[in-house]
Amino acid sequence: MGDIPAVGLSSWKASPGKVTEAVKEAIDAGYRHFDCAYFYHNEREVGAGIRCKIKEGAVRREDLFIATKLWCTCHKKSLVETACRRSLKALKLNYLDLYLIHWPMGFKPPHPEWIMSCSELSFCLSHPRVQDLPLDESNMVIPSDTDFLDTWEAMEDLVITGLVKNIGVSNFNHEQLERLLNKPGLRFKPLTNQIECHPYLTQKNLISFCQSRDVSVTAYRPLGGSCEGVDLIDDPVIQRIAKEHGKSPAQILIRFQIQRNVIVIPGSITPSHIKENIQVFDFELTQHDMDNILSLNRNLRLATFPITKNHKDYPFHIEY
Ligand SMILES: NC(=O)C1=CN([C@@H]2O[C@H](COP(=O)(O)OP(=O)(O)OC[C@H]3O[C@@H](n4cnc5c(N)ncnc54)[C@H](OP(=O)(O)O)[C@@H]3O)[C@@H](O)[C@H]2O)C=CC1
Ligand SMILES: O=C1CO[C@H](CO)[C@@H](O)[C@@H]1O
Repeated sequence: MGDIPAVGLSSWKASPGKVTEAVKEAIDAGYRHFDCAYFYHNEREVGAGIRCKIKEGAVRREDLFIATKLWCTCHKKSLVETACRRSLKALKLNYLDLYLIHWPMGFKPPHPEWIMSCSELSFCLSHPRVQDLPLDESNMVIPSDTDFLDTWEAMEDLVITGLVKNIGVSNFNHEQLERLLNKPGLRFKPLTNQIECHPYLTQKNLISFCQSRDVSVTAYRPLGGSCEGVDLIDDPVIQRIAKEHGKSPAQILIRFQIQRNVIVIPGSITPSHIKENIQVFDFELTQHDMDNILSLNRNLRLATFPITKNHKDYPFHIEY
């Protein structure tokens, strides 16, 4: 089991055309951890950036930590390896450092013919969303009859076959994680639980739970995301602490996670932000700063994924 570099570049919403350049910038700025997902439909462009820098000699594959995620339509055991190989093919890699179950919920899989044709990458990329979010007449997601414990067995097989070095989960609540950790015959523990986390959703309980079980936590949306009317960067407490340290608000939000031993994956396609977001190892927040930031918590969840609320494994019906 390997360690995850503390700061990674995430690629959600990084549109094809922009993300390759962002990855190249990031490698030059010192990033070694990249967070991807099949669902983001830009693995091919992330892979192009990585390959370019390896070819240039700026970095070696073994210095990088590349993570991607299994989408919910591929939870059936027989689909997990196909999905993983599809991501590897898009990224043009022969192994992943980390493969995550993106959500604990399985969705109705696409038609078998479609899955087969996914080896045709161009087809797959031109038909992204409809098949990813199968909806019923009320526009709610159609579940599969899968159980994430079975999906996990297929994830473990990927470690055995060498396609992935580590496996983990994302968006699991503490009961789901506990159930996974207590699974009879568990071969590999999840390396991390990737969850939404920022000062308005501090996740104190879930982080203590994960860390007490030796499962690391990775914070997504650490800057509060790019939309939905929430502006953490403008929060007066964050602004004040930033001024006091001569740092930017984003750097405070990132450093806050690092000091809680939480891995953090800010998203950016802007070169100056990419550089800024990794320059967070030359200062330290005081305990008073940390307490002030923690006191901003309002349990405000941005990624609620409302079309999945009726799913048996919807993770956010319980407090943490
Ligand atoms: N596992 C899961 O289910 C989920 C995972 N994620 C992951 O987490 C990642 C991060 O989440 P995301 O929603 O992008 O949210 P973030 O909190 O990382 O915010 C990204 C936004 O902040 C802006 N930004 C980045 N750096 C700075 C800076 N230094 N100063 C000012 N603005 C800045 C970016 O704009 P710009 O590009 O111009 O810098 C972008 O608009 C995703 O990319 C994804 O990989 C997200 C949601 C769910
Ligand atoms: O990774 C992701 C990006 O954000 C989406 C919308 O909240 C999520 O559904 C998805 O899991």
